[in-house]
Amino acid sequence: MSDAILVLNGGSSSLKFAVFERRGELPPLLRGNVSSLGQQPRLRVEAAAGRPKIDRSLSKEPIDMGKAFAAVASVLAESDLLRRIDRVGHRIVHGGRDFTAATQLDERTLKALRLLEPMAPIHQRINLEIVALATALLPQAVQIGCFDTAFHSTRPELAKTYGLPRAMTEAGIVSYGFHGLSYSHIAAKLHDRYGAGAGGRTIVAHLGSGASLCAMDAGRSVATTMGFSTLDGLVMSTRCGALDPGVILHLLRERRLSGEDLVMLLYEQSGLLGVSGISGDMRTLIGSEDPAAAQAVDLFVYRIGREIGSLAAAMGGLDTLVFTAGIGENAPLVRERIGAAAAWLGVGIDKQRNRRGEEVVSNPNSRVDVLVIPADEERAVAAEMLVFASSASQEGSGP
Ligand SMILES: Nc1ncnc2c1ncn2[C@@H]1O[C@H](COP(=O)(O)OP(=O)(O)O)[C@@H](O)[C@H]1O
Ligand SMILES: CC(=O)OP(=O)(O)O
Ligand SMILES: [Mg+2]
Repeated sequence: MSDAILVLNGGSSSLKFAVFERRGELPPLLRGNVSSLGQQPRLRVEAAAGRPKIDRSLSKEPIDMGKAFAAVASVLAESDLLRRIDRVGHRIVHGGRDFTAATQLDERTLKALRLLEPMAPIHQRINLEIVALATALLPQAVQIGCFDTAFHSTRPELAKTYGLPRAMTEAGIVSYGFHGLSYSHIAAKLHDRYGAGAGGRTIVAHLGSGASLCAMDAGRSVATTMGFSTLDGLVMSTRCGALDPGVILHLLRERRLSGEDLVMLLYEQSGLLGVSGISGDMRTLIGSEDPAAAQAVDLFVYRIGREIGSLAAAMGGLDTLVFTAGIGENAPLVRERIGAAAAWLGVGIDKQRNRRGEEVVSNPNSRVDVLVIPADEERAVAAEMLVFASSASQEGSGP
């Protein structure tokens, strides 16, 4: 029986996976992740079909994506699901201008996606490596890519354009935006909750290892903090966020850093890790008494507060604020502080609800609904795959 979809989501600090039945509501069959790849990786698998949950350390040392994939492959092999999977969906971080919907991954499309590696250096190569590993594990399955950038392709041209010469814009040096699969899942949840208006003028704060904000009007992206690459916007775990381009010129010309040095500095040694000098993991920083850890958390919150103002301005106001992803879901202190920074927009957080991690954390006087909604990029990928399968079967050409 071939009736299941495997979804693989390689992030900057994790490999998440889920298996769904391939029908309507996408019933989940198995789900888990390998987290903290760059620190002390753990494997977690949710309990399913009479099987107990797994939560164990994989190593005391960082591991690469190949090892994380091997751990997931052995969980799949131990379940009876491997033989049921005939489609594998991949979260691919960069789809560039050409990939704005689920796409079958074959030699031609993979070649085009490889060209985008320099724009997402700590993701795209690894995403494509996962495609190769999944193809080796399930050679009969169709591999399908779903793109983080796609959700933002509907933004107005102004929101995508940089103040660069027109020829550069025409050559594709524009803002693409990322975390779109997470945002599309949140948009679906807001649609369930509020109907067609989807919460009105909404800012979603996807705060994970990578972090960004998305301004959505009635569930559609109108602006976002990441841009051409996954470096822009917020201060992240190891990425710098928005930076005066003059700093890059200075580093190139005066300090003589090479392109590779800059990639390492800006993507892997900056952000919470660089500012604190201690860790890029928010849990560690919150638990630390070192003033440098506190400063890194302060900067994280300060920049989010400023960007919320900018995105609210792009929409002319704010009706709903949503927190999601690792930090957004699990760090009440960070939510409370961001709420305080956005109080001038009418945001009021109920401390008790927030500490308990309820779905609605705003207080009754808040003009803005404040929600915590778990990220589920895997479900967003699976949902796009269903649309892909039905449009392919209508054309009579697809799998
Ligand atoms: N209880 C917690 N308190 C604070 N931060 C947390 C907590 N749990 C997870 N995180 C943060 O979430 C981040 C991982 O988020 P996640 O969305 O899974 O990342 P990614 O998908 O980018 O790999 C970790 O870097 C960690 O800092
Ligand atoms: C785009 C991005 O930064 O993804 P992640 O947060 O999963 O690393
Ligand atoms: Mg992520």
